[in-house]
Amino acid sequence: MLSFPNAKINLGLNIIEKRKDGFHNLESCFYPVPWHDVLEIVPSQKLSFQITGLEIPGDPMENLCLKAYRLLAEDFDLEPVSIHLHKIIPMGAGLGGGSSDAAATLKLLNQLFTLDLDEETLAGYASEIGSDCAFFIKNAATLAHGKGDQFLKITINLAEKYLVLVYPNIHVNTAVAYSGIIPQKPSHGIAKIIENEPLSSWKDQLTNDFEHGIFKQHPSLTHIKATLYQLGAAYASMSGSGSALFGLFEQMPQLPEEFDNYLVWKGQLS
Ligand SMILES: C[C@@](CO)(OP(=O)(O)O)[C@H](O)COP(=O)(O)OP(=O)(O)OC[C@H]1O[C@@H](n2ccc(N)nc2=O)[C@H](O)[C@@H]1O
Ligand SMILES: Nc1ncnc2c1ncn2[C@@H]1O[C@H](COP(=O)(O)OP(=O)(O)O)[C@@H](O)[C@H]1O
Repeated sequence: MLSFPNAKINLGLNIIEKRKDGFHNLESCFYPVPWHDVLEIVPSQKLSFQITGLEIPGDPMENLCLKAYRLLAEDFDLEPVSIHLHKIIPMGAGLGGGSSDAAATLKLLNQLFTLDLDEETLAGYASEIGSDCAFFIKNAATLAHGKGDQFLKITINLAEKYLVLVYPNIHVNTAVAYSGIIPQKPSHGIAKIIENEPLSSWKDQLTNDFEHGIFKQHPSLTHIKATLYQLGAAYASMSGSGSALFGLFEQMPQLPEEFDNYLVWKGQLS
């Protein structure tokens, strides 16, 4: 069975407060975007895992796909499988690629073994894997709150806008990024802005609280964001805890040569 786990971007990201469990409550619009990994799971004699494509740092046996398999295997009598992940979405990018792979693994195993788990149950397993993993179960634009694993309905349609995503080869560790944040209560009302204000005004109203600290450490990111605006972006931002930056455009721009040094995804949203 085959799946194409996709990335997400954050439209506005505000850290509201530090929780007693050490995590942070946040508010952000999570939006799925069509930059994909490829994931194949087939029944096998023994559990095996193969990675191709981008190199994933860390122990392959700790990969989130295997974590998802083991989590379900605690509760269900799963036959062994062979998992092949072809990694395309850059890591440490704020694009949620690892969480998306894990969520896709849960969904594929659910189908393969006809476990009949509904979305809510799958999201429960996903939340045990990572804070933003549950989002990828439904994989539709949503206003995320709590740890990033609670969702509220949001009406937003970026279909036909053009997206340019730039990964500037800087790996950001999410936990380290959070440790540099001073939370700012209260909520910034992201949903109201996104639902009621035109895209062109988001740049004056939406903020990503991670940008300040991460841009300070990596000044090239400030330059890339400014370049996206110079190219005509209606709205540009860092995604999640970085370091990927994105621009939303009414028309696809001609990208400058300097972007050849980075991993870039560009295309029209549908
Ligand atoms: C920042 C965000 C925004 O969408 O995305 P990314 O930049 O990773 O894509 C997410 O909150 C990332 O979620 P995720 O990547 O699943 O994080 P987790 O694995 O759960 O946690 C990694 C570490 O980040 C910190 N963490 C994470 C989520 C949260 N709400 N508060 C936190 O303080 C904790 O220190 C935790 O140990
Ligand atoms: N399937 C996976 N894909 C990507 N990263 C993974 C995966 N499994 C585990 N990881 C680990 O998670 C880290 C964060 O990756 P990822 O979730 O893609 O980034 P981000 O948190 O920036 O969205 C990686 O550096 C890697 O060590």
